[in-house]
Amino acid sequence: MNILAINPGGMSTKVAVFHNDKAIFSQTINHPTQELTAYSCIAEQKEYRKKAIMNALKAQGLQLSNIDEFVGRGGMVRNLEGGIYRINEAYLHDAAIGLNGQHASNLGGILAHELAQESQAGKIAYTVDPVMVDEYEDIARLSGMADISRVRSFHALNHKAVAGRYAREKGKPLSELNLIVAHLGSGISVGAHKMGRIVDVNSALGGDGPMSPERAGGVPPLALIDMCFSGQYSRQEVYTKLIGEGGVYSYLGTKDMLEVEHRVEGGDTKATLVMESMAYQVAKEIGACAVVLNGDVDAVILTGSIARSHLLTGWISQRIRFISSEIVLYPGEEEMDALVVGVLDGLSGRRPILNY
Ligand SMILES: Nc1ncnc2c1ncn2[C@@H]1O[C@H](COP(=O)(O)OP(=O)(O)OP(=O)(O)O)[C@@H](O)[C@H]1O
Ligand SMILES: CCCC(=O)O
Repeated sequence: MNILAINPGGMSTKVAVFHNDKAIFSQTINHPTQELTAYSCIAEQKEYRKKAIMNALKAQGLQLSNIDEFVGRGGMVRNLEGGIYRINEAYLHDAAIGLNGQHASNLGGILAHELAQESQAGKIAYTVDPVMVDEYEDIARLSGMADISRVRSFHALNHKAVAGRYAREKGKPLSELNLIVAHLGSGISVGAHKMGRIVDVNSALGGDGPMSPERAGGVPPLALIDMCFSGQYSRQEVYTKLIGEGGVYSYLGTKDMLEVEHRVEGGDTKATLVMESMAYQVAKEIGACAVVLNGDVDAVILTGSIARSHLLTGWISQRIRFISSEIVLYPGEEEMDALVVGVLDGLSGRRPILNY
């Protein structure tokens, strides 16, 4: 069985074709900023990204008729349980309007659906563990203001994938493990996995949690209110200060953690302070997750691209060793594999396929 997996990101679209669980083709299509900024919203980028995917397939001699199943990363749709979902009209509607916000992942399911339809009318496409996975316990939902519930969008797909990998490697069922997963990428999400369910996690888009290379994380709200009403900034400008040009970028003018690491190695004290502060905030969030798990933590997993930085993971590890001696590094992300394995599991009946 050939499966096409589509994972749209802020500046790129990852596309892969798997034969069963083995990738036979994989490419990250980078989209130049000037091409993306021509579109006023994510939904408008659909045809542009579709064309890029079709060109990438064509260059490999692949056609839609060679593909049996289609899966796309799930976006900011409604809050839902983790799992494998059929893309239906309700999903397409919520992803197109960005029910819970604008994010490139909103296009994943939509593109998978459209390409499935183009291959064969009525063909169903799938999504797996969208960014709005919600397995919170009720106690975690209160924000402290009755009008506002804690919302989260996070790297649910990779969280679930690395937790599953750890369980397999240990030969234990996930339902018997308490894990803390910290995904360290452009955005950062740290989640408490209680016996297979992500019962609390910070939003990778901010509001709470650590700063990231380009996002502010939790910022003092009173100062933020003053900024919003100062008349100096538009809504979009404040948004960009929080997401896109917040975090490390706001202090150092770069989002590239490899460059930051080089600066640290060169003795740059400001870069050292900022990078170490990011590590400190991640460690603090891991500490919060340990409390959520009542201190009963089997392992802490550090994943995402920045988990490749020994400097950063070293700083984090120093602070969290008392929580668990088992600190596991799974650098990078396993999102494409996770999409495909989800479809294979669903179609073979190993896991249920859910209705959105
Ligand atoms: N070997 C490395 N060491 C340190 N940092 C790295 C390394 N490789 C990549 N990074 C950094 O990881 C950050 C995120 O890059 P990546 O390409 O994973 O973004 P992304 O996929 O948009 O993030 P996300 O995981 O939030 O979706 C960048 O700051 C990049 O410089
Ligand atoms: C919203 C989750 C993924 C990201 O941080 O971009």
